[in-house]
Amino acid sequence: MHVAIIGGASTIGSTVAYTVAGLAPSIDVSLVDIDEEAAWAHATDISHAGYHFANAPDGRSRVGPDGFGEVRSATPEDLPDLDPDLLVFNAAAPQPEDATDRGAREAELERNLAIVDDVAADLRGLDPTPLLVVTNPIDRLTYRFRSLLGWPREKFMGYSLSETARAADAIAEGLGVHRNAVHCPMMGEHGENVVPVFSRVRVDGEPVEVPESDRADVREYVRDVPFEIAKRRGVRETSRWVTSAGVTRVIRSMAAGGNEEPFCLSTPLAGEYGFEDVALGVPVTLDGDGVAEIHEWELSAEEGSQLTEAYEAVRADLERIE
Ligand SMILES: NC(=O)C1=CN([C@@H]2O[C@H](COP(=O)(O)OP(=O)(O)OC[C@H]3O[C@@H](n4cnc5c(N)ncnc54)[C@H](O)[C@@H]3O)[C@@H](O)[C@H]2O)C=CC1
Ligand SMILES: O=C([O-])CC(=O)C(=O)O
Repeated sequence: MHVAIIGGASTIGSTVAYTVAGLAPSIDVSLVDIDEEAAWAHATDISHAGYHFANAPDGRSRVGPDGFGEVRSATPEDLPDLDPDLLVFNAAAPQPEDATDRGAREAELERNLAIVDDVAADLRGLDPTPLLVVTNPIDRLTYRFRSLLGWPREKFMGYSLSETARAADAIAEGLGVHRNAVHCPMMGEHGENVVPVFSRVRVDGEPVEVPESDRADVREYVRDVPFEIAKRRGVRETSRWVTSAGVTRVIRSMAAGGNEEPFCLSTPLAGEYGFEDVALGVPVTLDGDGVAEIHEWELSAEEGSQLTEAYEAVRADLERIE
């Protein structure tokens, strides 16, 4: 598998490349960036890190049938020749120093639209290729890419899995269990209108009821904690660790031919959950070509009304930029 990370010299993009080099070293990665020097430096440094991953006690057991992959740098003009199996979009305009407050994701829309438009022009020379959008605001930009490129909607995914990890942390604390045993799908917008699907929470695979009194706090924690992290660490350091781990989970799932259990990514809807002309986080199973299936779960009344609020928020911005 070959993954091209557009904005590969970014904090998140370079950390994804490092994580892939450690966990799935047979995958080829191209770091595509307008900053050619930084892309080269990350690719070279991560390749050297790969030497240690490969020679660690279990390093070689992670290598697939195609042997070791490469981490290389490239420019956006190289994209048509790279022939990637998956595009990860992580390019962004520099964040202002005060972009550490809630609402900062949505405020990125105006700054990042021009980059999406430029990159879509670079991508027109490619055959339809699965595209995972990490740059914020992901739901709006996933939909924008689809409008500009016109590829089948199954190719378009927006990364929003970090919320599942954050919700697990908050729920685990209330239940007195380890966070890694908790599963709470998170639908809707990657932002203020995130929808915790409390009706499907499981601990160690068993359904569990999260007390009604804890639910608003869990949602609030999920909305707040990435900004708390950025405030304490600085705006250049958004949640790179959870994001790179989650993006690598998506990449590895696709490399393996799919995820057995659905997880939530943003994807263009055509009537699912009653919505169209929008991209929202919904449960999907993937295959090597993108979204294989959108699952339509029965939601509680509260989950349904929060999903409608997410739709309205994203749709209002799309109408404005269209
Ligand atoms: N979906 C999620 O869960 C998360 C999303 N993000 C988002 O990811 C985005 C990137 O964040 P960082 O990694 O901190 O960015 P960054 O500021 O470190 O890097 C952005 C990169 O984009 C490159 N770039 C700009 N225009 C380009 C173009 N036309 N073609 C190719 N490369 C181009 C720049 O040279 C730079 O290397 C932001 O929008 C951020 O909000 C960050 C964390 C989590
Ligand atoms: O909010 C941010 O800057 C990054 C982000 O989307 C996340 O970590 O979920």
